[in-house]
Amino acid sequence: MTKTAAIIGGGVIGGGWLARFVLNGWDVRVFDPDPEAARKIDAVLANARRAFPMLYDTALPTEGNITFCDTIGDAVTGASWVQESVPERLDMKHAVYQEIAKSVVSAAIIGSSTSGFKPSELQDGMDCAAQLVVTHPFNPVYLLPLIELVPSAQNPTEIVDRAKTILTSLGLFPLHVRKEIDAHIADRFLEAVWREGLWLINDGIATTEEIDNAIRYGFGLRWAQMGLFETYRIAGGEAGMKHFIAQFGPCLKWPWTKLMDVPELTDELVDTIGAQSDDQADGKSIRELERLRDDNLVAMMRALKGQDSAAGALINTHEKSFRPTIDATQATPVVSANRIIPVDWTDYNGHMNESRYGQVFSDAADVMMSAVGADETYVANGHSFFTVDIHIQFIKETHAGDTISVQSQLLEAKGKKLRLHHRMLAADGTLLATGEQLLIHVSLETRRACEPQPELAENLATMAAAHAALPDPKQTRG
Ligand SMILES: NC(=O)C1=CN([C@@H]2O[C@H](COP(=O)(O)OP(=O)(O)OC[C@H]3O[C@@H](n4cnc5c(N)ncnc54)[C@H](O)[C@@H]3O)[C@@H](O)[C@H]2O)C=CC1
Ligand SMILES: C[N+](C)(C)CC(=O)CC(=O)[O-]
Repeated sequence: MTKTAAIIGGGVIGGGWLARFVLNGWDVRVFDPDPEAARKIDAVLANARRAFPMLYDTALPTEGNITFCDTIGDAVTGASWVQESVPERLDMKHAVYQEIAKSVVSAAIIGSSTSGFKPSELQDGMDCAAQLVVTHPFNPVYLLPLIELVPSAQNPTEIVDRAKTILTSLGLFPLHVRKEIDAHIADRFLEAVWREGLWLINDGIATTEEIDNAIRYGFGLRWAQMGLFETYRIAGGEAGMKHFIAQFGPCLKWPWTKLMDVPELTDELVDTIGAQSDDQADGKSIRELERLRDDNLVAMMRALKGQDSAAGALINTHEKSFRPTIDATQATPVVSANRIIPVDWTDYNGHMNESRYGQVFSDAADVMMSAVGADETYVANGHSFFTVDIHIQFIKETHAGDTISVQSQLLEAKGKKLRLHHRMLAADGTLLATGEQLLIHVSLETRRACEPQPELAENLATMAAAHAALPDPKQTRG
């Protein structure tokens, strides 16, 4: 399969898809008739280039190439994935599919970003209907992993399975919507919340800001990590879900919501919402709000990554698919880190906090341990290394979004003792910091020092012999 995607429609959502593909190393061919399309795509891509790599603790694959095409046919030719993100009008989507069908290869998958149409409505009258599925994303597509993957009866299982594999390889979470319905699962849910919000404003009960506060200080945080049902299971206490339903179920029959009624979108209501939203934005531009949103999302998703939970667990799995393997026998320092500084690592001085230098060297030591066989399995089997001493020299500052790498050298591996030297470098090779670290091999059962297992001892000896030929890193600067 060629890693080439066609992006048909490069607005808010098409631009986000483009970034997701390109930053995962896919080449992208774009068609959008808007003369301003390239400028708008550049703005989305700039945000994505800043935020997406911060989710990961290792460098992403090399970026793919972007080609702007003059016709849908040119964009689609040779593409193994075609993503349609034109405006939400059925007639327009049908006209676009007719053009796609003329040039698309039979093995390609055609995904539609539609928020509401069912796949069977989109496929109606289409020549290559079996290739088209709904792949409904969430804004910003380059950060949020959910894709509602909605097939119809016309799609063979093979297409659905392949779509899942490709979406997963892009770090996305394909949620297979087994029965096609208007607005899929998530938008149905969002519409209900949106409708209640409009009523609360219409009836003068709450402002846009008060509604947003009700979400972001409370249940929004819960939903981001456990969703609705698992959260309510816990709310039922030890008696669990059935107890929760028994207690709160009857409320559903009370007139608490206006869920089925739609408020009249009068000019007055629209003006009220517009004015309240302007007040709430307090002069911040859309670009500033996007950046704030992206920084917050990165920080939250990185926190979940640390917990290996929900969206964070997905990032960990994706990261493993492109983490480089290390040859421990080479007589060169090991490139034990190659990454972007994330926003949550910076402090009030506007640079990476000193504690994170320690984290970078700690992560580098983990890579060195893995390279010699003291990996997850070794640790799970009851042995590990504990750091007993580290000396860090802070030489130059570094900032969020900067690329850094670490070169690690094994100085000594004698019995239980392991001594490492790390050099943290900027993208241009400038030395940012050094760390000399002493680790002791331990039993995780007794929590006391012990000799490494024979295979690990052998690997350590091999690396120590290879690194013995290297110059003394303490003499090397810059
Ligand atoms: N904006 C959102 O929050 C979300 C939107 N969607 C869906 O994504 C799709 C696109 O929505 P947005 O990106 O928000 O709209 P948008 O208006 O930002 O972008 C649409 C783009 O399509 C281009 N276009 C128009 N006719 C075209 C044609 N014949 N061929 C190629 N490109 C054409 C336009 O020039 C524009 O750049 C819709 O189906 C929408 O339901 C899905 C998830 C979220
Ligand atoms: C408003 N919307 C229906 C276009 C929203 C979506 O489809 C998903 C999202 O990003 O909220």
